[in-house]
Amino acid sequence: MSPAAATTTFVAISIAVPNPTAPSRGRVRLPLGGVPAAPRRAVASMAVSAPRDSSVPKVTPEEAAKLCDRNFGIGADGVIFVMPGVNGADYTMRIFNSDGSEPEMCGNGVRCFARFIAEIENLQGTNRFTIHTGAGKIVPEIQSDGQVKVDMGEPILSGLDIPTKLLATKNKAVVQAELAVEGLTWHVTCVSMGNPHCVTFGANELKVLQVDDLKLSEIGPKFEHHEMFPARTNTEFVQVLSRSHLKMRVWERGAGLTVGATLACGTGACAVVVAAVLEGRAERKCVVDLPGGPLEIEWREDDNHVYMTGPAEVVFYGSVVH
Ligand SMILES: N[C@H](CCC[C@H](N)C(=O)O)C(=O)O
Repeated sequence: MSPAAATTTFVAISIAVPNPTAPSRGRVRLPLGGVPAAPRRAVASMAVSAPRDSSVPKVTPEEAAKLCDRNFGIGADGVIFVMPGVNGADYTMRIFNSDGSEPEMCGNGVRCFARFIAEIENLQGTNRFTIHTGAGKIVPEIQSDGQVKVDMGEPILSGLDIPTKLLATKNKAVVQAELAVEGLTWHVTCVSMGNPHCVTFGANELKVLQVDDLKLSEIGPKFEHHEMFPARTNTEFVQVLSRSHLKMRVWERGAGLTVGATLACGTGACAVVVAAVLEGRAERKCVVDLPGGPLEIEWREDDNHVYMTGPAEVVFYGSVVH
C-alpha cells in the first residue's frame, strides 16, 4: 500500500435479513483494485462509511460502485456516507447507488445509518436521530425491540416534483395512469419519497400480478429508463394479499443493471402503501412483504407522514485501502 493511500473504515449493515448470522468481527482490508472480496453475509446490505468528520463522501461514485461489487468489493446495494449535520440536524446522509448515481434518499439505508450511529458511535441511550438528506429531514428511532422506526416525511404526489411527464389523473396526483411498456398498457401510480417511484398493480392485459412470475431484469430497465421519467425511476410491482398485507418486488433505479433486482427497498415500500391507499386497494397501515423480508408501513392521516419500521443488523466491520 503506498504511503499516500488512505484507509476508510466501512461497516456493512444488512436490512430485512431474517435470522442474520453474528457479525464478522475483525478488520478486512479491501484494496479497491479488485481483489477477491471478503466473506460476506449480508443479503440486502448497505455499506456505511466513516469517519463522520468529513463533509464530503470519503470515496468517489466510481469507487463506491466498486465497493458494491459482490465479487470484487464488499457487496452492497449502495454506499452511505455519515457526515456532520447541517440545518440543525444531528447528521447528514448521502448515498451512492451501486452504479455510482446519487439518489435523494434511501429508506433501508437510513435504518442502516441509525444502526451504525447507535452501535459504532457508542451513543449510549441515544436512539433517535435527525438526519439531513436529499429528501429533507428524516428521523429514525431505534425501538426497544431493536427494530428501527423511521419518520419518512410526506409523500410527494405532484407529477412535476416526482418527476414524471405523466399527466395528473386524480387531485393533481398521477393515479392509475396508463403507461405502455413491452407491449402492455400498465396502470401506474407515481409517488416520490424524495426519490421517484412508479408503482403498478397490473396492466390492461394482466389484471392481477403474480409478482414472483415477473422477469424483472427484462422489464425493469424498460420502466427505469422510460421517457416519462426524466430522472429515471424505481419501479414496484405489487400484489394485494389483503387490505393490510401487500407483496412487492422492486426494480431499483441505479442498482438493477449492476446488482440486478434488489431484495428490498424502503422508500419503495412506502410508495407502495401510498399508491395502494390512493387506488383504494389498502388501508393506511400495511405489512409489505419483500424478498428480503417484511416492513411495516403506515401513512398517517393526521400528519400526512409515512412511517416505516424494519430491521438493520451489523454483519461485518472492515476498512478499505484507496
Ligand atoms: N435506488 C434508489 C435509492 C435507494 C433506495 C432504496 N434502496 C431504499 O431502500 O429506499 C434510487 O435511486 O432512488
